[in-house]
Order: sequence, then C-alpha cells, then structure tokens
Amino acid sequence: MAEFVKVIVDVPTLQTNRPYDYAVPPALQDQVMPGMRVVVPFGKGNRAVQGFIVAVFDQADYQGKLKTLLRLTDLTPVLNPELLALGQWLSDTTFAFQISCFQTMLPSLMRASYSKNVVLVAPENPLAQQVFQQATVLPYEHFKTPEQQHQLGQLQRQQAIQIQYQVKQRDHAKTVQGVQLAQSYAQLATLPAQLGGRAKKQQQLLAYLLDQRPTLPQPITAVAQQAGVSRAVVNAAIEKGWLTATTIAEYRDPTAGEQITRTQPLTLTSEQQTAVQQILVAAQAHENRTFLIEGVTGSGKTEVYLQSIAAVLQQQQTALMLVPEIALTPQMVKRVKGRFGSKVAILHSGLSNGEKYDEWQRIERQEADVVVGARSAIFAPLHHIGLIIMDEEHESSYKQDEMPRYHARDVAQWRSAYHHCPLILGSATPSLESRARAQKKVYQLIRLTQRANQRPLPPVTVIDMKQELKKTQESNFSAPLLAALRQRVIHHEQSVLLLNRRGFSAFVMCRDCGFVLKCPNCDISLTLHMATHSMKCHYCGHEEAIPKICPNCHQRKIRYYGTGTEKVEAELQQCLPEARVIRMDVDTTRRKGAHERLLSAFGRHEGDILLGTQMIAKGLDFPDVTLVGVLNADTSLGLPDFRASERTFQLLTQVSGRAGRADKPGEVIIQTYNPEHYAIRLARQHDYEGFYRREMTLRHQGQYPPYYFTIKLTTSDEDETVAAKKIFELQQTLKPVLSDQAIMLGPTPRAIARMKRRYYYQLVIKYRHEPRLMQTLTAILQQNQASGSKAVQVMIDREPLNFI
Ligand SMILES: Nc1ncnc2c1ncn2[C@@H]1O[C@H](COP(=O)(O)OP(=O)(O)OP(=O)(O)O)[C@@H](O)[C@H]1O
Ligand SMILES: [Zn+2]
Ligand SMILES: [Zn+2]
Repeated sequence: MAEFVKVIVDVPTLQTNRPYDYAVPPALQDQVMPGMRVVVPFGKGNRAVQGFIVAVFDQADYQGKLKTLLRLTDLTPVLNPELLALGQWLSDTTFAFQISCFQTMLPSLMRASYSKNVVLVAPENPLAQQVFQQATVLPYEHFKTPEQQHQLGQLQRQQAIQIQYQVKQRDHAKTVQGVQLAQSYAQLATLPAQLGGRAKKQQQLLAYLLDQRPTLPQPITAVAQQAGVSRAVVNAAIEKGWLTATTIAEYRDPTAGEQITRTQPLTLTSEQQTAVQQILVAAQAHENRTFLIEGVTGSGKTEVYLQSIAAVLQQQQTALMLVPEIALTPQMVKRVKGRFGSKVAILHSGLSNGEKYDEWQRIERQEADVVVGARSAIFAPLHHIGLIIMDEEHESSYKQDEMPRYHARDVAQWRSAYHHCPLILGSATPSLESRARAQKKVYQLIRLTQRANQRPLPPVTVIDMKQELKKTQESNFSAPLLAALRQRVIHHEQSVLLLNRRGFSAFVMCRDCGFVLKCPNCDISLTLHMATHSMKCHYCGHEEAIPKICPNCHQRKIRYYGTGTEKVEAELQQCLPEARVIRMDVDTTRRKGAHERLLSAFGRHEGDILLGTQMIAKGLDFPDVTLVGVLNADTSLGLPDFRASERTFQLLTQVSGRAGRADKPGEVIIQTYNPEHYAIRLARQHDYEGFYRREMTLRHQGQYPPYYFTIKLTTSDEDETVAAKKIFELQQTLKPVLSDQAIMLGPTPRAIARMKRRYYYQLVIKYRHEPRLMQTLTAILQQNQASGSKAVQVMIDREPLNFI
C-alpha cells in the first residue's frame, strides 16, 4: 500500500530532471510499485504525460495539495530496482536526462507510440466475465478509471489476462492465426448434447476443450493438432461462434531455421586454463574484479568466456556477454548457442523490434540466463549476474553517440559492482585506456600469447605502394598480392581482402575544373553508389543522380574517383577471372540477415575471396582462410583524431588475425604508402605491447588520454554565427572555472562543419583534476535549456571517441 509516488516525467529538460510527487487514487494504492510507468497530469495545463515511478511512500514531503496520478501504463514494473538505480547514475555521469536513460533501457516496442491489448486467457474467471462481457480482447486504453485499472490489476494477479503489444507490420512481427474462446466453458458444456451423435470431429474438439481447458488464445495449428482434428474443424468451430479467430504474435526466435550444433567444452591450453582459473576464483568469491584478457588473435578467448560462463551457470547465476555490432554476432551467437542452447537470449540491432521485445521478455521472466548482445544489451534485465564479458573491448561502437552518451564498459563496471561479480574485458588489441589501467593494477591482466592451434601468428609482408606504382600502371593490386591470391584460388584455399574505408569513399570529380559534387545539406562530398546508380550523402541520406555534365563548367569530363568496394570487385574480376568473390559492404548487407547469409556462403566455400570493409576485420574464424590482404592501410592514418594510429594498428592486427587459424599456415600482405609508420611497422611484427609503449609516450607528450580526461562541447544551430557565438561564450564561461593545468582545444568548426542543415562548432577540454568542471557544465546545460527550445543546441560528451 502506498499513498504517494515519486515520478520522473517524460518532459526531457533539465528543469524537470527530478522526481515529482503524486497522490495515488485509493483504488490503485495496492498496485503501484517502483519501476512502473504511469500517466500523470503535468504543468499548468495539466497535460497528461508519461513517467516512471521511482519510489513509493506513505508520507508526502510536499506540503501543498498534490496532483493525483491518472493511470498506470504497466501492471508490473518494467524496470527493476537495479535498473532504476543504474538510470539515476547514468544520468548523473553522462549529462543526460533520467527519462532518456530509463527509456534507453527498454526495448523500443515499449515506447509510447505502441499500443497494447489486454487479452482474456481465462474466460471462466467470474471477474473477467464481468469486465470483458462478450469481448475477448480489449485495448489497454479501455481501462481508464482507477477502478477499472484496479480490476485489471486483480485480473493480472489471477492470471486471467495477458498484455500484448500491438506490433506493426514494419516490425516484422511474426503473427499466426489463432483462436480463443467465444463462450464460457459452461456454455460450451451444453453443446455436445445439442450436437447429438452427429459431427464426430466437432465432438472431439469440444471434448478436448472441455477436458484440457487449454490456455487460449493459441495458434489454430496447435489446437487442431492437440485435439486430433483438422484445421477445417477448428475453422468450422469459429463459424459456429464457439471460438473467435485472432492473430497471435509468435515468440520470434532470431536464430530460427539455423542449424546450431551442440558443442562440448574443449580441452584448454595451459594459458587458457590459467585464465579460467583466475576468473573462477573471483566469481566464486563474488568479487567485483575487472580482468583484462590481452590475447593474440586466435588464442581462444571465446573458449575462456564459454567455460567461465558454464561455471557461473553452475552457481545458479546468469551471465551477460557483449560483442560489437552485428559484424561479429552471427559466428559468436552460434558458438554461445552451441554451448548453452535455449538458455541464450540475443539482443542486437539486426533484430526487428518485435524480436528484441521477445528476447527482452524471456530475460525478464528468467527464461534465459545467458545474454549475448551488442551495446544496449548491457541493460538486459538479468537477475543474479555472476559474470559480465565484453569481447573486443576496444571497439568504439560500445560508446553511444547520442543521449545518453554512455560507454558500455562503464555501465558494465557499475553492474559488476552491483552484483559483486567479475567483469572480463577481452581483446587482441586492448584500448590504451584499459591496458594502462591494467598496468596500474586497477585491472588484473591476463595474457594469452599463443594461438590455440599452437602455430605462430602469420607472417606479414608490407608492400610499399609508392615503389609498386613506379613499376606497374595504376592498380589497387600489387603484383605480389595478385600472385598470392591466384595461388590460393589454385589450391582451393580462401582469402580475406580488406578495403580500409575509414575516412574514405568514392566520389565524382570533374577532370577539367576539379568540381566535386557535395551534399546540399552537409559539408561533405557525396558518395558514389554503383548499385543504385546514384550519389548519396552518408550523413543525411540525401540522394541524387550521377551527373553526366559538370554542374560547374558544363564539360563532359566527370570521372569517378576513389576506391569503392564495387570498383575493387570489378578490377579483381578482371585480374583474376577464375576467382569467386563475395563482397561485403554497407550495400550488400543492408537487408536483414544478408550479413549472415554472405558469411555462411563463404563458410561453405561458395567464394574464394571475401572482399569487404572493416566489418570483415574482426572475430571471423574460418579454418581455410590462409591469406589476408589489406589494400590500403593508410586511409585511417590521416583522420584528424589523436586515436588515428591506434585505430589503424587495431584494424591491421585484427584483420591479420583472420589468417591461419586452423591447420594450414597463414600469410598476410599489407599494401601501404607509409611503410615506415610505427602503427604499420608494429602491426607487421604483431607487437601490441610495443605499440602500447610507443603510443603511450606520444599520448604523454601530447597530453591526451589515458593521461588526460577529455570532454567535448558542441554547439549547433541552423545559423552558423549563432553556433559560433555560443561556443566562444562557453569558452569564456569555462576559462575562469578551470585551473591552469586544463587545456582547451578550439573552439573550431567541426571537421564536418555542416550536417543536416545545421552548423557545428566544438571545444575540447583536456584535464586531470577539475573539481568545479562537472557542476559548471550542468549549469551551462540548464541555462541553455531555460532559454527555450529554439535556443542553440549545446551537447556535452564525456570521453568522446569521435572527434570528427
Ligand atoms: N583449447 C582449444 N583447443 C582446440 N582449439 C581451440 C581451443 N581454444 C580455441 N580453439 C579454436 O581456436 C580458434 C580461435 O579461437 P577464438 O576464435 O576463440 O580466438 P579469439 O581469441 O577470439 O581470436 P580473435 O581475437 O581473433 O577473435 C577457434 O577455431 C577455436 O575453436
Ligand atoms: Zn547530407
Ligand atoms: Zn567542371
């Protein structure tokens, strides 16, 4: 029983970023719980807004007359106490509104734009009969008054109803035709006598319904099968008005239709063994300790994860495993499902909203105890977590680029502290931040230095393209790389070819006047897409036809430049007509499931060469890949970002690691215009530790992370001068607050200064210890918001990973 609740309302401003007290109507006082969503009157006009209950209490702190909440959106909490606390912390540390944090944790199907139905599942329930009368499904909105909602709560507790979200077609809901009772069982019971001896099959169906009293609604096929009658008999029952036809949203299994072979634990190598032991000691002691596994590519980190998870499940606990975006998921999901079967739930952006919701529900109901997912899976409502794993912990996709701007690693750390469980960060190329923390013994470092197959890492040859160009005509392929590819085709071995497209794209230019086609909304050149014969903006989606005549000088000298995957594929076909090429890039993987299809085709040897962008660099484990080629190692070196070398080193090391993972030895060929660059030289030697030391020295000199913290402030407006004026104003506000150890970079226009018709300016602060900074930044946001919605936008990003 609670007479009052504290509610975070869905009015995303800083002024409203605190709980508001509301009175609870007497009829709902035994129902309200923290973590439920409610509708409350808000503001002067008492407009109805949604909110989350964060606390319930019996004595109001507030002296005046409290407004009363209007209705409950949920019958049971959608956020448990842990997630409520996590949302609060997230809001405090990322300059995000609590409401945005709470909403981020829920599957999008549960956001306000979706409506719900209340489905009757126990038609014989007397209260249900009174409430539903003839109906079997009612929209949730039907239950408006507190009294009606109280009845709904009672029905829920008596398990007489189910709540179903209405899934729209675009969510790819899998629905099946179902039936539910149109009459009470008492009414049904009178039917057999009326039918007399006729209609045997219908008698059989009725007998089944009356004996078994199955929970309805159910798919027609299921009812027919269990009653031992044909579908036609069930359809006849619908026509006779015994049953009503409905559609049922099926549990959507994201890996349905795939063959998943059960696997057994492998015998661990001694390095793996030591790793698992250390982790299990911490898990059994319920210690919240962070391990950094620095394991060379192919060292069998996955097996360490799997055996650690198995041990934690034995302790009746659950496990959460994060993997980077879909690039990695198909193979990893198969491995985890192969070991733990249906206990595994999967959450990643390749799923439809309906599928995500189903998986979320399975976790929430504790039907799944291992969760594998991308970034936002870190909010999975698992109970009793015994282990959290972050594979490829260096991946920048773990940081969210929009509000709340959180890093999944920080959230993982918070949850491991909450659950007193270990956290494993794993990578062949850990982020400098994590590696430095291991150096300082904040994390426990575990190194796997050997490949699981007991073979050395593949030798890497670096080809200097400056020299190569002097010898041959312009081509994307050096002679040694082509020869090596040809060898593989002849020997029925496979190759992986990486086209490094970080900061790079194909565009068109006029050979006469140098004109480059740019996006009318953004400040960047349009990218050429041969598949659709159009020019596209990768930022705003603007699309136009490929020009034939230069819009500037009106000559017919428009030429294609840059190297898109399509162009490389065409060239490859010309040089090596006998090779079968599978191309993987944004164009070929846009359709749902395309990614997996292409990878499994490659796995079945339907291609000799897998050609692709960064998405093929990580995690792939194909035994017959013996050659990895990198066409252009340099493009990512030129990015205006202090992490450019780190990113390049990681990419080259990761992709090199795809070769020679099983019985056959591998080989790597890297083409570059900068063979002397340390990132390339050390990647050639597979020397992560050497790279770490070298890069740390540079970061120290340049006063960059991990020696310094960073914060990025961005202003944006449709009017360039407004955005610029604001950023200089912020600089002036911050100057007196900061000590002289803090360093401000900028203000500058952002590298892509204009995007979606808005102009952007940014300011980066590097600092070590600034006690007044956080509070000043909060005040800045508050002030900016107070000046109204038309005000220039101010964004604050803590430890940004993106400086472009
Ligand atoms: N103990 C073991 N005995 C035999 N084979 C193993 C063992 N451990 C791992 N393997 C195999 O070695 C290969 C590489 O393992 P895995 O993919 O886990 O490497 P990884 O460390 O995740 O590498 P990467 O960082 O490149 O993704 C896999 O095919 C795996 O089945
Ligand atoms: Zn654009
Ligand atoms: Zn021109």
